Parts: sequence; structure tokens; C-alpha cells
Amino acid sequence: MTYEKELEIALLAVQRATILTKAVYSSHAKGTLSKSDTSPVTIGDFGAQALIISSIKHAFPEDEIVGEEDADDLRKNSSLRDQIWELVQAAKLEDAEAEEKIGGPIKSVDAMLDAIDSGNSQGGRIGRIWALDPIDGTKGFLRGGQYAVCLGLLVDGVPTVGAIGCPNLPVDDNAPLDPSIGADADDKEGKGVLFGAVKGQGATSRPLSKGALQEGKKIYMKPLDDTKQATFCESVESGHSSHGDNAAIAAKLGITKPSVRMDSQAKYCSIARGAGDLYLRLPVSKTYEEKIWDHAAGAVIVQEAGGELADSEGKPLDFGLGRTLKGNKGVIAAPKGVFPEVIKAVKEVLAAKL
Ligand SMILES: Nc1ncnc2c1ncn2[C@@H]1O[C@H](COP(=O)(O)O)[C@@H](O)[C@H]1OP(=O)(O)O
Ligand SMILES: [Mg+2]
Repeated sequence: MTYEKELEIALLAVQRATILTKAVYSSHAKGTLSKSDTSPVTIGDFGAQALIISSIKHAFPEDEIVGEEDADDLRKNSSLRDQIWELVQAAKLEDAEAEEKIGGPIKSVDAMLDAIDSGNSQGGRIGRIWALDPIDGTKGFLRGGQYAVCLGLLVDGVPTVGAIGCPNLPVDDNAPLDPSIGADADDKEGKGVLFGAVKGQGATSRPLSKGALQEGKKIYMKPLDDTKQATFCESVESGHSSHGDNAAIAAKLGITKPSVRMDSQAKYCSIARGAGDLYLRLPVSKTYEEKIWDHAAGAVIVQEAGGELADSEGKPLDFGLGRTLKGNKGVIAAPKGVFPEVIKAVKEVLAAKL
């Protein structure tokens, strides 16, 4: 199977990074985090980025990585750096063989800073480029709600491998969509999912607790003959996606169920396993460019589960233009069967606004 190793490393890297994000969240929730006033998001972002980049660089030293952060701030702030270093050292996979596959612990503080700085690729059309979002859905993370650790591999600009860790999504692929799930930080039993996909080979989910080496269960979007029955997902933040336009599109499609608002690429994962049908992300800002790391992994997972994606003008998403999707506006994802109808409704709603 092609990209077998890439998927395995991506899942392992994401699994290890989620261990760190969960440790950061629980210290934050217990109020034991602060040696400094730094936000837990900053700490989690830096730590998870360091762990994931070090995993990729170990397995695929030639590959490029697009990450959100660089280490400039950490080099200037030793207390923040030490705090992150402590968490990075503590985040280990229990299975020694699995830990070995991603290079084992990061060797030194300098190696950690260098790893963070290696996420400096500018993206592009050629070659192998990983797009990394160490904590996607920062608001959800802080609320104890949905957030995701996301890693996608672009090959010549095409999303080809995707791995997403959703520590607060229910393990059960058939659990009803309830954005409040996850609010209980201590419920370890029923939640935490690791999603994976390779272009042309399907999408899978497995419990985070069982780990990346566990064979995944195939996931599929729900067959949807009639958009009237659909549930759609959208951002919690009205600044990230226009709730008004999303609602107008839903009305045009005859949808009567309320939207499910959820932070992060957990939206992509949810529709990919049939817990929800459509993802509407209509732009609010005319100038905002969606970042490739906010969509690359989710795109592979949805496509491999039987979905299709485009922007609000119906154009395919172009991941080969750099660090952003600068050729696109917004994102729409839906099962293949109803995709043309959904895009038609989107175009009509946007045309009516002109
Ligand atoms: N104006 C905007 N429009 C769309 N997405 C945005 C906007 N501003 C920030 N984002 C991004 O939306 C993502 C989260 O989406 P959601 O709300 O659906 O979970 C974040 O990664 C965030 O990026 P950033 O982390 O750089 O702020
Ligand atoms: Mg993000």
C-alpha cells in the first residue's frame, strides 16, 4: 500500500501530541499551569508542534512542513520555554515500539526549538509538504469542548494523507452530534478519536486510547438522498463563518434541523463518519485567506469517506498556492450525491446578496 508509512507516522505523531494537549488542558482546568501568565493555547501549540515536527523529521527528513508557529518568542522567554520543555518531555507513547517509530523523545531544548522552526515551509505546488495545526479550535480547547490536532500531507499540492486527533469527540461513530460532549475533562472512557485517511484508500477512525497502531474502522458519510433531512455543522465563532448565510443556504435546501456548532476540524471528522451531513463555512471577511493547515487533513478524510469539497463559488480547493487557500473563499463539504444541489443553493444565496 502506498503512503502506509506516512499514515502510520502521522497517526502516531498526532497521538503523541494529543497527550501533550490533554496534559496542558488538565493543568489549565486545575489551575496548576501558570508559572507564567501565558495562555494554555500558546503552550499547547508550541509543544504539540515540536513533537509532531520532530516525528516527521525523524521519519521523512527531506519533507517540508508548514506549521503555524516559529520559536522566536520561546527563544526570548526562558520561563515559557522551560515550561513547554517539561511538557514535551512528559508526552510519551506508552508503547515503546510506537515511540521509537517517531524517533523517541526530543533530545534537547535546542532540538525542540529547531523542530518548531522547521515548520517554515512556504507551501507550494511541488513536492511533499506537511500542513500542521497543532491545536485547531483554540476556543473549543479553552472551553473543554471540541478541538483537534491536525496533520495533512500534500503531494504536489494535493491532500494525500490526513490524520486528526479529536480528544473530545465520542468514540462511538454513531453517537449523535452533541457539541457539549467533551465538556467533562475527566471522562476518559467514552471519548477521544483518531481519524486517518489516504487518498484512494478510504478513511478510518480508532479510539485514541487504543492508539495509532490499532487498525482503524472504515468510516463513511451518511447516504443522503434528500437534503431536507440533513444536519449541518458550522463554526461556533460567527467571525469564522457566516451563520446568517449558512442559515439561508440551509433554508433553501429545506433543512429544518438546527445547525450543530462545533470548533475545529472535528466538523470534517463528524460529517465523515455520518454524525452530521454538511459542513458550511461561508466567509465573513472578504479578505481572510483560509490557511492550508485548517483544511488539508479534513479534506482527505471527508473525500475518502465519500464527500466532496469546494469553496463558496463551487471552485475546487487549491492547496498548491502557498500557506493559504488564497484562490478560494470559504469551504463547503457534502456527500457526493447531493453536492451539486448544495453548491447550487450556496451560489443562489450569495447571488441574492449582490
Ligand atoms: N476571519 C476568519 N475566517 C475564517 N476562519 C478564520 C478567521 N479568522 C481565524 N480563522 C480560523 O478559523 C479556524 C477555526 O475555525 P472554527 O471556528 O471553524 O473552528 C482557526 O484556525 C482560525 O485561525 P487562527 O487560529 O489563525 O485564528
Ligand atoms: Mg486552526
